[in-house]
Amino acid sequence: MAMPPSIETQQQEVSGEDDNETYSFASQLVLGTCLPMALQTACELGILEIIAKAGPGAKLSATDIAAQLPTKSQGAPIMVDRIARLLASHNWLCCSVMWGGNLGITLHYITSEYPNINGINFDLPQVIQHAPSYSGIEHVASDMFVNVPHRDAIFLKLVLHDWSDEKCLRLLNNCHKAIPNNGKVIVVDSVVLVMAESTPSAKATFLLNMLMMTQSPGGKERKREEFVALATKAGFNNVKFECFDCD
Ligand SMILES: C[S@@+](CC[C@H](N)C(=O)[O-])C[C@H]1O[C@@H](n2cnc3c(N)ncnc32)[C@H](O)[C@@H]1O
Repeated sequence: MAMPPSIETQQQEVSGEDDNETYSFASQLVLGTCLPMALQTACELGILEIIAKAGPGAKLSATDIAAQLPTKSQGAPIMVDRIARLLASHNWLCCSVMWGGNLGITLHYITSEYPNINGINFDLPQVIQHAPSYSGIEHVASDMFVNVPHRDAIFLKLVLHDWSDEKCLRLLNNCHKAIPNNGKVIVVDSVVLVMAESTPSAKATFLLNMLMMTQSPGGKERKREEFVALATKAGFNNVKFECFDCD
């Protein structure tokens, strides 16, 4: 008779499964509170009624919906778009809406793996003062919107999504000035899908997008073309999407 798999075997099987899917599910657990908040907001604003009133098969853009809300905020269509994508990715909204440095830990992982890299960990003074020292890493305290230290490559992980397009442009301009002609700016952020798919990674991105909307004024996850537009405006001419860790 076959024995049930031991705990170790089960763990190996789980960790051997698709790590990205596991990561996406974990993100959904962490960010899960955004979903009921988005639903409540949609109900309180009457977004669902507006869609229902338009009738079956109606094609409403986020701008069409926002125009029927009492608010006059210019950002309303984008917020409606983000709420609708999240609800649609959970099949709660079946609609035809058209979608219009910290402490140096990450850098430490990189320099531990590649000791030939000398890294600068760059953040605000109030953060840098708590950063532990690591060999091969210099901590520099400054404001990235004022200037960025000159280096061959600049790594921005979960930074752009905190900021509006205007701020990102200022930062990317500073990065462009800070690297040589063959230098690189490596951005690690989520990419929002054009359609509201219901895959675990799409759900995790829509949840994160919702979190940014509530926690970081102007901050947002971006679509591919939005990244390209920002990078191009900042003077970069060779934009590549290299790795899709959560697909
Ligand atoms: C979301 S965290 C990302 C941290 C790190 N890249 C990571 O992935 O763990 C954003 C970081 O940007 C820093 N930051 C915010 N405004 C800044 C500024 N004006 N200049 C430099 N760093 C800034 C924050 O202190 C924070 O550590």
